[in-house]
Amino acid sequence: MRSEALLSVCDLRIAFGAVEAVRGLSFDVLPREVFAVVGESGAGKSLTARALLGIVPRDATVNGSVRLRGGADPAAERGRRIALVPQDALSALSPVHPVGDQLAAAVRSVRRVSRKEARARAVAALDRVGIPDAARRARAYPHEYSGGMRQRAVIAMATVNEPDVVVADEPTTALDEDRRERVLRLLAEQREAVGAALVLVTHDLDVVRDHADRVLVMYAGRAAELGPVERVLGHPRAPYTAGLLAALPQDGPRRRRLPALTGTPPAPGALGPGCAFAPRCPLAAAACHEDEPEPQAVDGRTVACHRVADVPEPIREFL
Ligand SMILES: Nc1ncnc2c1ncn2[C@@H]1O[C@H](COP(=O)(O)OP(=O)(O)OP(=O)(O)O)[C@@H](O)[C@H]1O
Repeated sequence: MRSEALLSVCDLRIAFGAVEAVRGLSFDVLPREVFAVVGESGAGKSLTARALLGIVPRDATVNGSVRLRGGADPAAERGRRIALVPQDALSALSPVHPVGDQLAAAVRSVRRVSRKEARARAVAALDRVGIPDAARRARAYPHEYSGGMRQRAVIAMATVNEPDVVVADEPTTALDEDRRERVLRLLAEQREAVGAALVLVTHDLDVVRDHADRVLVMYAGRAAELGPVERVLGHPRAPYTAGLLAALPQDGPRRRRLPALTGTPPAPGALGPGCAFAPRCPLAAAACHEDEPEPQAVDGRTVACHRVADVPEPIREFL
């Protein structure tokens, strides 16, 4: 664990019976950074994001460790030092209580403050996310809010206790481009306002490029590549990252030279002994089908690929 890390994940494994869906992830989240987790559907992003808060499916077995700075178990600090903006914003709000009461209850669940103080913090959080006339709106129920306001209220809920880390699990999946940008801007503003780090789960590389400082590229439950966004997306060294970039809509001459990713990721129960990406990888050699590559430090980032030393820079030209 880096000494300044707010959150440290070490060899995280999440299994359902004999099938591992997250297979040995290690990374740190640093103060005030936006740390993106990206990958195709089924890569294990949501399982990982939720495990950061100690939330795991009942039938899962978890190994490895997730610790907050100082060694605290995040499950014990959920809502206080670490908070979640879930995929489905509505599920975060109860339909039967006014929004302000829900925020005030969230405050009182982690702080010994008077009802009045909790209420004031709730209204301040709603005001901070741009709910107009927050004191009055705090008395309204979620169904009296517009969709956009509910989204704001959920972000207020996650930030009301000024956590160190906010985990946002695909917060913009169902939104059109305009609202997606607004939510991401709001998350960025709130992160700034409360001084938190943001872990942003997404399958959208444009979101990563525009909003994140570092990125973890996941494939089949493992880290394919991890490092600063400008390096990883600017000069990918893992063939999988390059393939993901190639699959983006073409908008420039460089991208046009790249083949898009073909095939689909393997199901967690159907992995061979080698690199999980080998069957789709244009660079795969014999070793890639035999042994799973370990992450190694290369060119300012971490890459798990047997061929990384043989890949000319930039990989884009090679593929
Ligand atoms: N409760 C469960 N029981 C069995 N398998 C599960 C369970 N939850 C998740 N999985 C499996 O674990 C793998 C990773 O799931 P996860 O939801 O983390 O993927 P993801 O990368 O977030 O995908 P998406 O982008 O579609 O949300 C998937 O193959 C999924 O089928």
